[in-house]
Order: sequence, then structure tokens, then C-alpha cells
Amino acid sequence: MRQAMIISNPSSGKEEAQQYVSQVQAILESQQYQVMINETAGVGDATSYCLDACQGGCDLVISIGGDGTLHETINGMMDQKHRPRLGIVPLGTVNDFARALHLSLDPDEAIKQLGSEQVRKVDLGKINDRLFANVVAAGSLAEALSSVSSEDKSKLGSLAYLKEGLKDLVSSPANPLKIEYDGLTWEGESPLFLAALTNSVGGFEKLSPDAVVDDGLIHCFVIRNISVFNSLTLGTSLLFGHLKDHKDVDYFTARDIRVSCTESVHTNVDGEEGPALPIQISVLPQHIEVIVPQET
Ligand SMILES: Nc1ncnc2c1ncn2[C@@H]1O[C@H](COP(=O)(O)OP(=O)(O)OP(=O)(O)O)[C@@H](O)[C@H]1O
Repeated sequence: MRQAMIISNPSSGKEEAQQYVSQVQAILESQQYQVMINETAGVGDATSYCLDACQGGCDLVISIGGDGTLHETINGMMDQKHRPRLGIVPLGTVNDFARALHLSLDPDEAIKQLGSEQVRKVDLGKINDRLFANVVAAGSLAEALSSVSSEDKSKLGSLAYLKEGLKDLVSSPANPLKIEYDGLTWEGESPLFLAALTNSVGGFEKLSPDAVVDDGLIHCFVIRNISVFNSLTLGTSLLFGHLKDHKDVDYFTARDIRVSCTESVHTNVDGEEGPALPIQISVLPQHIEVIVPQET
């Protein structure tokens, strides 16, 4: 019999995971899976459950929660030869990875989609010794975004980021970043460097419209020092997908990146606080298989 593990985070989003677990179990059992259910109690649990699933030869892991739960889950697959197929029930406030894969953001509908026979091979990123699914942000603005309260995130979703972002863009000091990528170097002052694997960042589905989940590329945006006026046009670019064409933004794609700074600068990884610079980022092309809705 095939084995499936459900990893659910009761604290994600509006704290609704518990009520969906039995629905997920039912759909998996109807597909002849033997189902194990694990509820997370805190930091690192989703990683160790997923590691158990890899080492136990499990066929499928379902992550019920937000991007943070997903981030911890995929980290259980780090350096593992056997990586179970992944299914996602998005219950977070932003759900960038689910957006990028065009999964339904309605939990009932997303659970039905787990019955799909279709899978997609998806890139993951590596930052130092961790994996990421969506985005690495570095710079003073990334630090400001890490401090968006979960209350604000639940209430306002991506608008909370925009509000904080625009407010802080003006006051965030630029840092002297050195970005070495695929044999080239970008050097200059910047309050924000973004390395995105998918089109959806902070709930803005058009932030990185050229990024496709399986293109084997990291899409990089470096925001240069900008004025109050330009921060408004930058906000519009975020909403309408022209960020890479903005005159205060440098854009490039890469496969291997090193970001360093002579000052102390922190990062944000998949919406959670990440390591301080320097960081080494690379892409693991089509590293995992994710269940996606059946194409009609
Ligand atoms: N039982 C628990 N109680 C509180 N926190 C938990 C529990 N289980 C896991 N966590 C923590 O919850 C965080 C992940 O939350 P997640 O991102 O899924 O939800 P969210 O913050 O509501 O969504 P989003 O990231 O989309 O904003 C991780 O830091 C994880 O360690």
C-alpha cells in the first residue's frame, strides 16, 4: 500500500488546519494511501516529520499550512535521495508557492485538487545550508518586512507588505551590497535585493512575472537608492508587474549567487527571518514533484 504523511500546522493563518485534516485523510484513503497524521507544535517539527517521511520511503507528503510550514516541510528533503511527492493545502495568509502553482486558495477546492494525477517538477533554491521555495530578500527593507505583524498580515495580506514596504523604503538606509552571480558582479548601494524562484512574492503575483516554477533560474531584482516620489511608482510596478523595467531597479537571472556586505545585513527567506549576509544562493532545478490541478 502507498504511504502518505499529512503535516498540519494548527497555528497557520486563521488556525483552521484541524478542521481540514480529516477531509485530506479521506481523499488520500480513497486513493488507497495509508495515511499518517502529524500536527506541528513549533519550530522545526515540519522539517523532522518530512525527514522521517523521506527516510521511511513515504510516497506523498501533504503540507497543511502557510508558506512557513511549507518552507519547514521542504527542508526535511534536504540532501535526501528519496523525496516524496508534495501536496499543498494553503492555509497561510500569503501562500506564494500555491499561487505560483495555480493551486486553489480555497481550502476545500485545494483538497479536491489533491485527487489530481498530475504532478509538476518544481525548482527549489538553496541558501547556505537550507532550502527555500520562493524568495530570498536581503537588505534593510527585508528586515523591515520581517517585522510586519502577523495580525497585519492576516488582516491585509499582501497590502500589509506594500504598506510597510512603501513606508520603510523611504526611511530604510541603503547598504553597500556586492552581488556575485554566474561570473559577473553587481556592486552598489541598495535597500533591497530579491532573489525569486516564482512569480508570486509577498502575495504580489505579478512581482516577478517571468519567473516560472521549473525554469532553473533565480530571478534577481536590485532596488537602487530611491526617492519618496519614486517609491510610489515602484509600488505601482509591484502591483502591475513592471518592476524589472523600473528605472531604479536592476534585473538579471542567475544560477549561483553570493551576496555580501561590509555592514551587518539580515535576510528574509520565504517570509521568515533568514541568515545574515554573506549568503550563497543556488538553484536546484526541478528538484521536487508537486501535485497540481488536472489540466482540462
Ligand atoms: N503548533 C504551533 N503553534 C505555533 N506556531 C507553530 C506551531 N507549529 C508550527 N509553528 C510555527 O508556525 C510558523 C509557520 O506558520 P505559517 O507560515 O504556516 O503560517 P502563517 O504565518 O499564518 O502563514 P504565512 O507564512 O502565509 O503568512 C513556523 O514558524 C512554525 O515553526
